[in-house]
Amino acid sequence: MPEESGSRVYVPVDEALAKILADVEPVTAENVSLLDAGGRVLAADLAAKLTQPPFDASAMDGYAVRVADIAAAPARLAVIGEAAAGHGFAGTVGQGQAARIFTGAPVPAGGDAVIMQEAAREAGGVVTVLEGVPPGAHIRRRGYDFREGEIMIGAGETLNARKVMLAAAMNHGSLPVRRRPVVAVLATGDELAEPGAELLAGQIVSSVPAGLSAAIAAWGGEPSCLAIARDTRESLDAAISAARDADILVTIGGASVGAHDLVQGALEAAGARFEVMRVAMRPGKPLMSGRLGRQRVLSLPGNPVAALVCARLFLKPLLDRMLGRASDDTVDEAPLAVALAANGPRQHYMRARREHGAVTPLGDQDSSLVSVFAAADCLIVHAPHAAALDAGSVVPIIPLDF
Ligand SMILES: Nc1nc2c(c(=O)[nH]1)N[C@H]1C(S)=C(S)[C@@H](COP(=O)(O)OP(=O)(O)OC[C@H]3O[C@@H](n4cnc5c(N)ncnc54)[C@H](O)[C@@H]3O)O[C@H]1N2
Ligand code: MOO
Repeated sequence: MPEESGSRVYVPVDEALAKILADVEPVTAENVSLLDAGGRVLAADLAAKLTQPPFDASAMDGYAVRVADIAAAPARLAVIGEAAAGHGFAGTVGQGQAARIFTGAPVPAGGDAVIMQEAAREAGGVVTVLEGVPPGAHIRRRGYDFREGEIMIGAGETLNARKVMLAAAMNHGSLPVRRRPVVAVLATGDELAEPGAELLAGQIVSSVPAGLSAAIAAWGGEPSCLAIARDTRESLDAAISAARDADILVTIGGASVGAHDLVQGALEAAGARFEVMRVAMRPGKPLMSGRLGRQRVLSLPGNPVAALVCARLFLKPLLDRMLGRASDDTVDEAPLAVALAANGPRQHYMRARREHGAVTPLGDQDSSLVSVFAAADCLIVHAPHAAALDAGSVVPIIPLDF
């Protein structure tokens, strides 16, 4: 149920998220070289193009033998040839015979086990095998890892280093992945200066776009930072128009009720329709979300912590949908190291740290404090109207891994 406060209606977080994720289609696919595939999301099921290993291969340096010949070890066998990796032995190991073999080499016909060289002595073309082994010893059978046609990585899986290596072993040189959704990042406000600039009186540094861009990249999107828009309709109109090709437009600031908060009006004049306005959360209450044609629009509050907490809660799952992957459910839980006071009507995302298995909210929860946010390693999720909690109570937490 939406929560009312004065004339304002606050949408619960879950409801806001459901609206933001409604009818989101995955972006198109593109092919990338295996060397550029790390971190990308696979767009189609990937079948092995070959059987691995493609032949019975030796797992050791030693001798390919017939098990029957060495049942009563020690046994003396004539060494009739050599098989090395990349250079098999074309002959057949017959009764009373062995072939010298090296790790990775195809096991020659007739051989049904490999003896490690440490368990054999060779002299004058004869090898003495000191102990018996079972059939198949030290042989990696054809198809031991996977078989041609087997789907080994599914659409929607993120290609980490291990999966890229698997795709390479499956003999793919390039992979179909989802295009990275382009996220235009638009900071708004007359008070803002770019990081590194000389500040004029009354100015502050625009810190959010840099943090947001890093987060967007980590979440699989392609950030595209626009120049800071000023608090005029002309400036906002120009910026909104410059962002029109982006999959998502994220605005920062100017979303609240102040006379200079022009973002909503400018977006609506451009044709945007908002489905979410004001969410029952803290920080992040002034969040707005909607669509501008095909584009998704997310208007984040200007306070830096509110902006990034909202991005984590709403932009990350939106990117996951566009990338065609399931959002990982990263809500964890931990016991409180201290007591928590009862909560008000908004879901509170408290900056906190985990130590020795217990979680402690950091001292000052003001949503402007980037230093506190940087020092936190998780958010405690304190439900709306939750009663006071004693130390030791288990609370849900969202790890801050970006
Ligand atoms: N009368 C009311 N005032 C405010 C309310 C309210 O409900 N009634 N809500 C407060 C809350 S909560 C928040 S959050 C802010 C959000 O307001 P806006 O989204 O309009 O953001 P601004 O007013 O533009 O900025 C807020 C704050 O953040 C600083 N800021 C803005 N952009 C950046 C940036 N890119 N990098 C760093 N810092 C930024 C800005 O200078 C302000 O200090 O509204 C409250 N007020
Ligand atoms: O989102 Mo505001 O704190 O709730 O800063």
